[in-house]
Amino acid sequence: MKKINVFVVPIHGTVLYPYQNLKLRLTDLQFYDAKVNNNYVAIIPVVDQQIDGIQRIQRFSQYGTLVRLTSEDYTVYASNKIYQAFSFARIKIDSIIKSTPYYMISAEVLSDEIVDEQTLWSSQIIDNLKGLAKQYLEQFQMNPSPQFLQIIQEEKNINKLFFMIATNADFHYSQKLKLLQIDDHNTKITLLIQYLKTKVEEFAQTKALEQKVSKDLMQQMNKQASKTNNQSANLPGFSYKKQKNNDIEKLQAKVKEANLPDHVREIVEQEMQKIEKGSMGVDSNVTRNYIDLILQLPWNQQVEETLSIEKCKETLDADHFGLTKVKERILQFLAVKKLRKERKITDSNGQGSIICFFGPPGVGKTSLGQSIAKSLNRPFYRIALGGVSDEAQIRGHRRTYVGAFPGSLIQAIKKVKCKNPVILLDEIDKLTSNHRGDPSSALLEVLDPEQNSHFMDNYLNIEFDLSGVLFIATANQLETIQPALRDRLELIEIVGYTVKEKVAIANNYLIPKQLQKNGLVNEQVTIPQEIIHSIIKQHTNEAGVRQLERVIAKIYRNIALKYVTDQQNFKTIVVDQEGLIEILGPSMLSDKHTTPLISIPGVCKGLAWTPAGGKVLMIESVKMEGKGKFEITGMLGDVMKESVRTAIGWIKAYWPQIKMLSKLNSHVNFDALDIHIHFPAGATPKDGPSAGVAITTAIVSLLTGLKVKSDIAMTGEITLTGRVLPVGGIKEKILGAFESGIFSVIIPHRNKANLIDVEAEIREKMSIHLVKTIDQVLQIALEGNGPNFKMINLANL
Ligand SMILES: Nc1ncnc2c1ncn2[C@@H]1O[C@H](COP(=O)(O)OP(=O)(O)OP(=O)(O)O)[C@@H](O)[C@H]1O
Repeated sequence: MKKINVFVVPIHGTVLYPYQNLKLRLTDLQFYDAKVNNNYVAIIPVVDQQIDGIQRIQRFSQYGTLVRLTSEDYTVYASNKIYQAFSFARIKIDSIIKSTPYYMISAEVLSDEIVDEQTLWSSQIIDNLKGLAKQYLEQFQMNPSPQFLQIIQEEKNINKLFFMIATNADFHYSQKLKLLQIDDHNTKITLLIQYLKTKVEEFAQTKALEQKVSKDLMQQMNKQASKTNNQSANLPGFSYKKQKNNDIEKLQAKVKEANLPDHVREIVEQEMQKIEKGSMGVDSNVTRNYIDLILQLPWNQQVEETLSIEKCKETLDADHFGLTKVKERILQFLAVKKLRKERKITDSNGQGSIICFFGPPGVGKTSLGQSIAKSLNRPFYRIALGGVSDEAQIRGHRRTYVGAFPGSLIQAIKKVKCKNPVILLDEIDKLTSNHRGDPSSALLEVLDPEQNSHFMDNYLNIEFDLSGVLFIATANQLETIQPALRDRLELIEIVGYTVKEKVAIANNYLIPKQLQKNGLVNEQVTIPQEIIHSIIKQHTNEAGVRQLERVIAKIYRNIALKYVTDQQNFKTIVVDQEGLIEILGPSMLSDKHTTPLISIPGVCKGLAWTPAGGKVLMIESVKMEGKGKFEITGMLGDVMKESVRTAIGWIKAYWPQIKMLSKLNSHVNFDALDIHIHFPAGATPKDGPSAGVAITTAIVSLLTGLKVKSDIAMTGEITLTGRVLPVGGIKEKILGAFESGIFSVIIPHRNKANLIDVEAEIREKMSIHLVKTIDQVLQIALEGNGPNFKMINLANL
């Protein structure tokens, strides 16, 4: 048996089996060196105490999977990469050889190869397993691909077959873990067959119940219908049968008139026959609804597109202030589209054919989509994907389900009545997946130009051509978009607005728009510039302008009411501070210019990105006698907790130099010291690696007694060797500092290019320090002996 020492990637709530190609995201790259580890990692499930019958070591399942990284896919952050990988063997943990700051295990690589499979299993057992798997997949995966079913059917290696089925089955976590932990081939195949059988039986029972409910409902409705029928029949000149025939005739006429493709007409005629033969029960209603949907779909209708780049530019400029770069990217995208269309080029390989606007809420992502539709003269439809976790919401339910309906795409097409609308897939980053399928994969098919001309909705059950649709996606963040889906997207970032930009948007766009919406004219109301500033600074808290628009609308509604109630005595209203408070109430936000300028050792200001814009984030640390522990509070995510560990790791490693440079006389014994680090606003969750430099600075300040300058804030990720790595959201963070009255910031040198996004006027008022290493941060940020912090080992990094 081969033994291996390997780096652990813990996983939660799921199990990875061998023989899988996968994309693996590694977040611990400051600790993981692919070369040293021969590109191996161990994927080990974390098992909580409630799950019985699972062999474990500490908090881990004793069994896991050995994975080899085959190539690097792309970098999310510097220490956060996605790899192509292959899982190729089960492993059994012997012991945990390291647990901090990351886990390493010593494990035995298990060989699951079966020497002579013929002697172990009769073909009957294998056929039984394959048959059950097929039945199960057809029932639960709604539409398993025929290729996949064929692969299962033809797989000769029983071990591969076992893992393939276990991977694709939606078993309970504890069952999945058990299947991973069994070494004996007979036992594991028997258990898999047993799990599949239970699932298939459960399905049959649910189905029977559904049919019974449906039958009872049908009987009730039939009873009701014949009751109405009898009552109506007593009325002179009224015949129920006649009405039924009339309905059918009307439907037949509609079908005749409809401009349906031949294959669709055939299906409709078959369904019509069912109605003609059948009673007026539930089934008949289902069929009618189905025919209605088919008749309402625009099988051949297209609107004529006017793709003129000048017109698009005009519309985008008329609807949106600024966003020069974004508009330019949109025009480039449309220009390429126009050329490809003219030259009839279709070989897109699915790459970058869908535009995706990403950025904080309220910056105009949706309204840019609307403007694009307007300028192309195509109808616009928005599909909200936030929280969608069921594939059926995209692809529809089969008609056999009670209460089935078509998916959101077919509903959108029905609504816009043409085959080539602009469809906005809003919040594509908020899709989740569960046992009912993965909506991201369904979308993947929808967005692939090579597949979407044959899009199949489960309810409609007839292919519909979606290739004429222009899809636009929006997202607040990129990390949660499924990687394969993200590959399809042409990403266009929209960053938050400065106060000056918000004022211009309010004056030129939001005020005229809301005046008109609320039936007012300029002469009736004026909002002076200083009041617009007050609204932005004291009554809204956002990177975009959505709240600002709401506040303006609220003011106008108030004034409209005043005008309507007393038109004769109404005089032009100039909104002042008192009027503002009367309408909006007192400001709930603390004045942004009051970031406390505290300067005590252990306190440092970081810069954070939030959906509401950049914020100054105070970091506090204290020390006390103890046993070398450190505590972190303030609702931090895992990545941020790791930043704290990295900071402490670096400080301990470089302590002799830090002590010397800070001219510290007293002795610091880390083993007899507890450190507590707190991130105030403890109820707000915080995460990400970008507080690394601020955390390190706070702790160095705490231990050396040198204060951090009170008027400086910083952002940057650190590595264990003291390098400062780039981070996201630079524009928002610098604006956040500026608006909080902090005019000196430290940012990673590798973020220099992002400074171009910050308005020149603000850049000039600030001193922005670009740093490559943590000692440069300490030189700039620490008072007293801070400027001495030139560390020899970091100079060459
Ligand atoms: N640059 C701009 N110029 C004019 N109006 C703007 C601009 N940016 C945003 N708006 C307006 O702000 C409002 C909110 O914008 P929108 O709904 O498009 O935001 P969003 O980015 O899609 O937000 P979310 O992520 O929450 O969906 C809209 O009325 C929009 O017209």
